[in-house]
Amino acid sequence: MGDADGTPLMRQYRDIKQAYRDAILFFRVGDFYEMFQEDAVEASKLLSIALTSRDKSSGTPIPLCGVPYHAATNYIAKLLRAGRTVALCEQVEDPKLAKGLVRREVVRLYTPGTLIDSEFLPSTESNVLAAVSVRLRSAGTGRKDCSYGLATLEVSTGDYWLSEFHGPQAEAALRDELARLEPRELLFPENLSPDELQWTADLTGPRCCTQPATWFDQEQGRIALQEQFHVHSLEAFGCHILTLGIQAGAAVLRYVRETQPSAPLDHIRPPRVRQDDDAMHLDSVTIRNLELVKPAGRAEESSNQSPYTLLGILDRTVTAMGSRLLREWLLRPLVNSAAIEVRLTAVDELKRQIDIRVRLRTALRIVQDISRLCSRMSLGVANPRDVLALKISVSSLPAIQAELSALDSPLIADLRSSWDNAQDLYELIEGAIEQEAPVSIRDGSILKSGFHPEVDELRKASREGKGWIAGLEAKERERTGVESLKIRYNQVFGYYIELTKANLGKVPPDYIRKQTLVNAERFMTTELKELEERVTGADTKLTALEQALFEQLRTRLATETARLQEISRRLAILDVVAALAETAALNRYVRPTVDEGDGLHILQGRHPVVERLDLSGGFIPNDTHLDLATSRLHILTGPNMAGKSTYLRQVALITLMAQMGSFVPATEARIGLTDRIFTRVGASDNLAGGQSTFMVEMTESAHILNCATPRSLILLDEIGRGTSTYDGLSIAWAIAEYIQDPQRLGARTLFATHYHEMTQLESLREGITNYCVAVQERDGRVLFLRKIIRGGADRSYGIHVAQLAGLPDQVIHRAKAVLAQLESSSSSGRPVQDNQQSLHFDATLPPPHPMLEEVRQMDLFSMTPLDALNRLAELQQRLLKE
Ligand SMILES: Nc1ncnc2c1ncn2[C@@H]1O[C@H](COP(=O)(O)OP(=O)(O)OP(=O)(O)O)[C@@H](O)[C@H]1O
Repeated sequence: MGDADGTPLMRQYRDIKQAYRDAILFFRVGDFYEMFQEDAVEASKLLSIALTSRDKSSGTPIPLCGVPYHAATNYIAKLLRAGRTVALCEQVEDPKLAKGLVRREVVRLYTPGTLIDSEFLPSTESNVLAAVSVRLRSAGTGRKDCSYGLATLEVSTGDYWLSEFHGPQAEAALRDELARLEPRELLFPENLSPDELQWTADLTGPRCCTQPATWFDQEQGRIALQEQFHVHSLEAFGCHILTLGIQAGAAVLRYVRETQPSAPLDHIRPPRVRQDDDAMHLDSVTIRNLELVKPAGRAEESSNQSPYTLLGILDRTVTAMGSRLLREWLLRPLVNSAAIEVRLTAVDELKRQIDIRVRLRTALRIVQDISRLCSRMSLGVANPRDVLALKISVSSLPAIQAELSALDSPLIADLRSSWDNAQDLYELIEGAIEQEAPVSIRDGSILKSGFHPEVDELRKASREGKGWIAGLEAKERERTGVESLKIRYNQVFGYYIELTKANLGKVPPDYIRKQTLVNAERFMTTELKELEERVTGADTKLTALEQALFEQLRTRLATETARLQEISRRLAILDVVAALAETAALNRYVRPTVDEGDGLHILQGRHPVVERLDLSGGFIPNDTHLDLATSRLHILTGPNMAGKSTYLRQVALITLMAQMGSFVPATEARIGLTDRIFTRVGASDNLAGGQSTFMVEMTESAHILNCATPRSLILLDEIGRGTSTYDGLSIAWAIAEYIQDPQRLGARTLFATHYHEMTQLESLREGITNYCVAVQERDGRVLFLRKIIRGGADRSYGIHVAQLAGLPDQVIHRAKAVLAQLESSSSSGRPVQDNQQSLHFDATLPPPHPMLEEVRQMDLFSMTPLDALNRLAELQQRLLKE
C-alpha cells in the first residue's frame, strides 16, 4: 500500500495487516468489518459483494469492501471454505471513551484447524489440527529414512494426542494415520529438505502451512508442554520419551495460541499417547476401498448420513459426541479380544433390553454437544444459549442413570460407577440464566430475577424510568394540546420530543431544538434530559453488570471442564453402544465370536451396505471358511458383475465390524483376531501423484506383501489387470504363491481373479482353495446366482456383461467370433494373444510379428559373426522401441 491514504486509520490498518499478511483482515470500523487493498479485491470476489474504494477523489483510491458486523460469521465461513484464513480485528476500547483513534487488535485468527464455533463445525466430524516433526536418518545402505512425530489437537473438544513413527514403514504409517484423522490443517517446520518432505507428496486434504523451526524445538517444546499442563515432568502422561512427538505437540500449542491470542487454553486435555498396536491398522487405501466413511467417487459427501458407507449404515447415534466416537471406533477396531468382548456384551445387553434402549436413547437425544460446549466455556466464547444447552444436557443425566441401574454388563457397570449427575451445575445455571436468554451477551435480559440484588434494582430503575418517560409524554401532550406529540429514542440523540411541522406553532418556549426533519422537528427539555440520564444510566449499568456476572458464571463453569468432559465421554460411549444395539436389532445382525484363533468362519454373511440397496432379487448371503492351516488362500473366479468384489468386501467389513464391537450381518460369525486388513481392489489412477493405474496397483501390492503378517486379512481383486495378460497372470500367480507360503507370509487371503489359469494353484500348493460365483446359462444368456461355491469358473462371460451393458450387436457378434478363435488357438497349443494388442475387426487374428519374417529370411551362413551380432542388436533396438 502506498502512502496515498495517510489518515491515522489507514496507518493503523497497515500496521496491523503487516502481522497478518496471509490472512484476510476483517478490520472493524463502527458496525462494519472493512477490508482494504488486495484483501478487498479478493474477498469481494469470493463473497460476491461490491468492491468500492476509499477516497475516490484522490489519484490512488484504495479498494474497499465491507460486511456488517452481525453477519460476519457467514462471510467468514465462506472464506474458510474457499481455503482462506481470516484475522478478526476488533475495536478494543469504547469509541465514546477513546481519546483520538480507537485502539484495534486482532482478537482471533480463523483457520480451518482451529475452529471452535458451532456455526463452522459439522457436529458429527472431528476438526483436527495436526503438526508433524521429522528427523532424517541415513540408513547404512545410503538409503535415507525418516522418523516422524505427530501431534493432533481438536481445539473444539481439547482432545490432544501425540505419537511417533519409526522404522522402514514410518512414512506409510504416518500417511495412514493422517488418512484416518483427516486433519483440516497440518503444520510442519519450514526448513525441511526434499527428503524430509517426501511424506507430503500427495497430501490433498488438509491446509498445509509451514511454521518457524523454532516452534518445533525439542527443549523449548518440553518446557511449553510442562507449563501448559502445570507439571514438572511429562512422565505422568507417558509421553516423556516421545521427543519428536513433543516437538510436534509444542508446535500445535503454539499455533493455537497465535490464532486465539485472547483465549485461555485450559480446556486442552493432557496429552495422550497413541500406540501403533492399540488398534487394527487400516491404511488409507483400505479405508477408501471399503468405503468406511466416504462413498467412492463422492469423497466430499458428508459421510455419517451417507447410505453408501459403513458409517452411514451403522450411525444411529443421537448425540454429536456419540457420532464422533462411533467414527473413531470404526476407524480403529480393537485387536484385543477381551476388550472386544466387553463392547459386544454391552451391545448384546442393550439389544435384548428393548424398553431400556428406547428410553435411554430418548434421554440421550436431549444431550447437546457437551464436549464442545465445555471448550467454548474455557475459551470464553460461550454465549447464554450455550450455557442453557449445557443445563438441558445435564438435566437428562438422572433419567439416564435410572435406566443404567437395571443393566449389568461390565462396560455399562463401569460407566455407571461413580456416576455424576452434575446436579449442582444444573441448579447453578437454572438459578441464574433466563429461559429465553438471548444469544448475545450484550443484549441484556440474561439473568433471572432474584439471582443478583443489584441487577434487580437496576431493572426496577430502568422500568420505572421508562414509566416516567411515558408519564412525561402524557404531560407534554396535555401542556401543548398536541395529541400526536411523541417521545422517542435513538442511539445518536438519546430521548427527544417529536412534533410534526403542522404543530410547530404550539411549541412551548422551553423546548430546545435538536434536529429538523422534512415533516417534523425534534426537541429536548431539561426535564427530559434529567430523566434520560437516570434511565440510560441504569440501562448501561445493567447491561455491563449482567455481562460481568455472566462471564463470572462462565468462568465458574469452565473450572468444571474435566468433570464435564468425563460426563461427555461416558455419554458418548453409551450412545454408541445403544446405537450399535439398535442397528443390530433393525438390520438382523448377530453377535460374532472374536477369538485368538486364526480362522474366519462366517455363515450366511451379507454385505452391510449392498444388502440395504434396492436389489431386485434381494441380497444373496454367502458363507466363508478361511483358516490358516488348511485353507488360507481362496482363489475366487467368476464372471464380471457376478458379485466377487461385493463378497470380498463383505468378509472384510464383517471382520472389521466384529472387532469394533458391533454385531455383524450373518447368521453366525467366528473371527480370529485380525491385526490389519489390506485391500487391493479395482483400478485407480493416481495421475496427480504421477503414477499410472498399473503402477498404483503394483505399489499397493508391494505394500501389502511387505507389511502383512500371518494375522492379517488380505483382499486382492484382479491383480495384474493393468498390464498384458501374460505379465498380469505371472505377477498374480507369483503373488498368490508368496502369500500362501507360510515361510514367507501365510496370511488369510481372498483373491478374486479373471485368470482362470490361477485355479491350477489349488492342486499345486497346499492351503489354496478354489471358489467361484455360480451362474446359470439359459438360452445364451447368463443368470447371476450370486452364490459362492467350491470350484473354479471356466469362463469370464465378459461378452455377456458387455451385451447387458448395451454394446452394439455388431460388436458383440464380432467379439464372440474373436473369442472362439482365441480359444481354439490356445487349445491347439498356440499362445493366447496378448489382450492388450488391438484386435482388428476386418482381420481374422492378428498377423505374426513382421520381425519373425525378417529372422526367417536371414542367410546366417553368409554373415560374419560381427554382422550377425550387429543385426541382432538392431532387432533388439527395434523391439525395445516398440
Ligand atoms: N450377494 C449378492 N446378492 C445380490 N446382489 C449382489 C450380490 N453381490 C453382488 N450383487 C450385485 O451385483 C453387482 C455387481 O457385484 P460386484 O461388483 O461385486 O461384481 P464383480 O464380480 O466384482 O464384478 P467385476 O468383476 O466386473 O468387478 C453389485 O453392484 C450388486 O448390485
